[in-house]
Order: sequence, then C-alpha cells, then structure tokens
Amino acid sequence: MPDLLTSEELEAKLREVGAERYHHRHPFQIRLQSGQCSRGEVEAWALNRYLYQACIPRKDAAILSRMDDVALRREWRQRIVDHDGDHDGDGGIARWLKLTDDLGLDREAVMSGRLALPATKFAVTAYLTFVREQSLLAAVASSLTELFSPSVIQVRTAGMLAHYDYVTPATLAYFTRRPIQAKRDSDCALAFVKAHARTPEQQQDVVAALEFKCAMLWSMLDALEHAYVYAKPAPGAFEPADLGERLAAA
Ligand SMILES: O=C(O)c1cc(C(=O)O)c2c(n1)C(=O)C(=O)c1cc(C(=O)O)[nH]c1-2
Repeated sequence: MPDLLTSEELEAKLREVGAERYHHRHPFQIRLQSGQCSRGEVEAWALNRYLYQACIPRKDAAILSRMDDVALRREWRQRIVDHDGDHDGDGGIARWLKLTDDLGLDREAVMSGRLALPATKFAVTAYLTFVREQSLLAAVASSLTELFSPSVIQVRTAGMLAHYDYVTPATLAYFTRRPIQAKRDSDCALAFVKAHARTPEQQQDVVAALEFKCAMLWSMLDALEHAYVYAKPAPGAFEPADLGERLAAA
C-alpha cells in the first residue's frame, strides 16, 4: 500500500495526472485549435459535445443528492444553475446551442443525441454511472479536470477565432464564463478532496477518479478523430456535407 501523502503532495499528484492525461494533449484538440479541422469536423465536435454539456447538470444533481453538508450543497447547486440557467434561453446548455445553431446544425438532431457517435453516448453514460456508484469523494474528484480546463479553453477559443472564419466571439459565448466558473468549482472540489482523502486508499481512489475522467474525455476525442478525420462515422451517426471530400482525400 502506498504511503499517506500530505494534502500538498496529493494536489501535486493530481496536477501530474492532468499534465499527462488531460485532453489538452489530444491530437483532435490540437487539430481543432490549430485550424486543421474541416468544417464538418468542427460541426461533429460541437454536436457530440452537446451530450457532455447536457449530462453535466444531471451528474451534479446526482452528486448533490449524496451530500449531507448544507454549506457544500449550497456551493454545489450553483453548478446546476450555471448549466440549466433560470429560464429558457439562459445558462450554459442554451449557450452551447447557440454554437450548434451558428454552425447550421438542426436543434432537434443535436438535442435528441440521435446523430451522436456511439462512443460519445457510452462515455457520457459512464460518467453518470461513475458519480452514482463510486464514493462521494471519488465523484467529487472526478470533476477535478476543471483544474485544467481554463487553459485549454483559452487556447481553443483563440485558435478557433483565428482560424475559422465562420466562428465569431458570439458563436463561442459559451466559453466566456467557463474559466471563472471552473476556477470557482475546482477550488471547492479540490478543498473537499484534500480535506477528506485521509487514508492511502482514499487518496488512491481520488487519483483513480481523475484518471477515469481524463480517459472519458480522451475517449470522446478518439472517437471524433476516428469517425471524422478518417471519414468513418458509425452507421446512423452525423454525416457532415464535406464527408465525401474527406473520404476522397483519405
Ligand atoms: O472545454 C473544455 O475542455 C471543458 C472541459 C471540462 C472538463 O475538463 O471536464 C469541462 C468543461 N469544458 C465545461 O465547460 C464544463 O462545464 C465542465 C463541467 C465539468 C465537470 O466535470 O463537472 N467539466 C467541464
């Protein structure tokens, strides 16, 4: 059994996991931010990621339902408000739909998830199952990828604005608020994890939870790369208008 880490050592270990395994290193992410994606690849990314966005308030509600502490619940519930908003047209999910609208995607097709890749659906379901079935500590730790999201969001947003003329700041409005929200949310989750991971086993669970979440994010980009860079979407999945050109180039 490994030694008990100090809370600073645990934090350093978690940051190491992010540096090695977070999706900022994924080839599809690098392709997206450096202007190499076709229009169809950008559309497929936005359509598939909608399912991840839509699952986040549901997974936060599952986590919230397991918290005994009133003060913690009060902090955590803000995450749900951020995504769902207070009325129609408000909140992160609505802002994600602004992105898919601007890309010309049909709302029903996006929101129903019927054109998403099988791997996207499996990944999102795995995240929901994880937070329901693992300990509360591991469920909270699985959100810690948000420690790393502000920098990937900044690089991706700047890259997309520079390289894709059909993408404007209004199209990417979803991302404007995320870095501040992610900092607030990950500060809260990290403080909880550092205070409650008090045995080597609990510390291992926390590290494994972050590795799981990095793998889940990574697998969604693997699936996008396979389907749209190599022009092989699964039967029934989204087929962008430029898929034929991509196939000819492959
Ligand atoms: O753009 C990104 O790369 C990115 C990554 C992540 C993440 O690391 O899980 C989240 C988000 N965005 C995001 O917008 C978001 O609301 C969010 C919530 C969570 C979570 O697990 O609770 N991660 C993320």
